[in-house]
Amino acid sequence: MSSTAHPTQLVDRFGRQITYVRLSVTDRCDLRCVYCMSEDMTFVPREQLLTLEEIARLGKAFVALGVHKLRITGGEPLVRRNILKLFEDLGQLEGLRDLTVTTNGTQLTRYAKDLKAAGVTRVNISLDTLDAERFHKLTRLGDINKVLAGIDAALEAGFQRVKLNAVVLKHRNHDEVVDLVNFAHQRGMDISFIEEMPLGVIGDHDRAEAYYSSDEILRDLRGTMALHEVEDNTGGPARYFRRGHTDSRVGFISPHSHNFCDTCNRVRVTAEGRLLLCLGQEHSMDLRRVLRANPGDDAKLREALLASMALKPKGHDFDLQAQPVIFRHMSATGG
Ligand SMILES: Nc1nc2c(ncn2[C@@H]2O[C@H](COP(=O)(O)OP(=O)(O)OP(=O)(O)O)[C@@H](O)[C@H]2O)c(=O)[nH]1
Ligand SMILES: C[S@@+](CC[C@H](N)C(=O)[O-])C[C@H]1O[C@@H](n2cnc3c(N)ncnc32)[C@H](O)[C@@H]1O
Ligand code: SF4
Ligand code: SF4
Repeated sequence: MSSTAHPTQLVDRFGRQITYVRLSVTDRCDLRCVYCMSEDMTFVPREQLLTLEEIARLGKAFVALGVHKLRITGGEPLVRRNILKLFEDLGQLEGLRDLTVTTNGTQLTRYAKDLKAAGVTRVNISLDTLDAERFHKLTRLGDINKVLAGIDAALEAGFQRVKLNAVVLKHRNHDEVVDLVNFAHQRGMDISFIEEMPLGVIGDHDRAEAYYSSDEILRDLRGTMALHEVEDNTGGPARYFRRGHTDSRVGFISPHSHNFCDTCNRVRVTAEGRLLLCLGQEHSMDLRRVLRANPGDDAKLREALLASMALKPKGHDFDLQAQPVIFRHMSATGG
């Protein structure tokens, strides 16, 4: 029997193999970042969320189809009750090379050690500013000291890598890029800068006005440090630059200025079990229905995952002037 009759890997119509899945475990969060959420969010009722067992079942099915990197995200993944159990289950999966989490860091003093013990390899922590007042404004209610303590806890726990993520907004934090890089590199962390994406209606924040491109950031950084581009690939969308002769890196996630859709290797699942084939499009499949209609029958789940590859679009159509292009908030999409 030919391999096309019984495909064992997830390959889309454009020949891109899916090896990376982002699983959102909640759309809730203890912060309200201005670019991510509106102030008065309505969250998904708890009974509509996938259970942790269902998420683990999905993770297992993806890994059996050649996925080797899982990233747990949200919302804030570490506010979901009993979340450690999920990490422990996923950490056991044979064939999984990278079990990762993206977090705002507020709960890491409580969880860092246990995440490491469960098999988490790398942690990405979001931090857009080093200034307490600015942090409070950008997150609408956050205390930066909790996040700084969380970063220390993650560094002490001994993960392969801890990375910072910063969304850069003109006139809000663009003047801090050098300080953020120095903060990260002094502690042995990489840092990635993210261009804001037009996901969801978020109130009075003007995305077009706040746009600050990766090239502008790179120019600002090169005023004070040597950075040269390297081919490093974490399986994620960032382009990396190495600082001088050190191992410290700066990454750029630039959906607007350096579109990376041609080499897309990922899909994501929302907390309700909707498989989104692209962050910037609406193409999706209801995996919760498949999971619940076929308890204990992973063959059907596998068929559905393979069939979903026909739905994956070529790329996004982000346009910062036409706000919003996608009505889902980033927190509901799974970062
Ligand atoms: N447009 C687009 N942006 C993405 C995609 N995946 C991740 N991003 C953006 O990159 C941000 C940071 O992603 P992370 O959660 O740190 O994951 P990652 O970049 O894969 O992390 P590494 O494993 O460290 O490479 C996300 O919050 C998104 O803003 C994608 O498929 N498309
Ligand atoms: C949605 S959050 C989920 C995980 C966790 N709560 C956190 O903040 O790291 C994942 C990442 O998405 C980024 N993000 C949120 N909204 C965004 C937007 N509109 N454009 C670009 N990145 C965004 C955040 O800065 C964060 O690094
Ligand atoms: S970016 Fe993360 S921390 Fe900020 S509101 Fe969104 S989900 Fe919460
Ligand atoms: S925007 Fe869509 S196609 Fe482009 S990299 Fe992200 S998920 Fe892949």
